[in-house]
Amino acid sequence: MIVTDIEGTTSSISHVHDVLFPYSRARIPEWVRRPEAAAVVREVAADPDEAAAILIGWIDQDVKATPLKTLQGLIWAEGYASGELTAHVYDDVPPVLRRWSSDGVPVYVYSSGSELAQRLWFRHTQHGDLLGHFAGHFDTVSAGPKREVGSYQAIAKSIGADPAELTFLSDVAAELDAAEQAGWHTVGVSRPADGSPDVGRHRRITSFAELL
Ligand SMILES: CSCCC(=O)C(=O)COP(=O)(O)O
Ligand SMILES: [Mg+2]
Repeated sequence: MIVTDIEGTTSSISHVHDVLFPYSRARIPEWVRRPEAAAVVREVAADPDEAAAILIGWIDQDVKATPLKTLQGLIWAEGYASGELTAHVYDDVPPVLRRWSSDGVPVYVYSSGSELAQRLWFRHTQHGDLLGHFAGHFDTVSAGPKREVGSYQAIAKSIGADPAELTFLSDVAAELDAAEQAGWHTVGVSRPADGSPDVGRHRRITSFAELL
């Protein structure tokens, strides 16, 4: 069974930072006053303007804070619905997803982006709707932070899998270390277009094509 990260793994970091983050950043001052955002905004601060300043600060520092990720999912939903946003997925990913689907290999997503944001992402890619290739989704609400061993233990329990049956794909060495400590297999995805990040001593690939 496969569990994959999104940003830097299936998809480019620059798309997240140059397209998605500015889209949500520009809309936060208006969104913090919307009734559908009230619960998540209250988790940040009692005053909406104060909450907006904190949320924007988190975007600028790329803090993977759960209330920010929840709110971004809601904001991006409008962008996908209007056609303003299309998610990026590297060209080498869809053929591998199709192969795993035809071989009956279950594939899950584990990202700091909310489960809503993940579903929207794979439903609206430049390759079309890829969501059907995934068996399930995990985020920091359902599993916990990505650098903690307990998050990978929680995912294995939720899937009902032995840790040794699971392989985690990520561009971040600290995430791979945590998965490995939970007894998972790991593959470091070091994409040249994302600056070839150092994935430590984990098996290193530069394209999903190497997984076929
Ligand atoms: C669909 S998630 C959008 C990107 C995002 O907000 C994010 O934090 C991605 O983090 P990842 O854990 O996928 O590296
Ligand atoms: Mg990543």
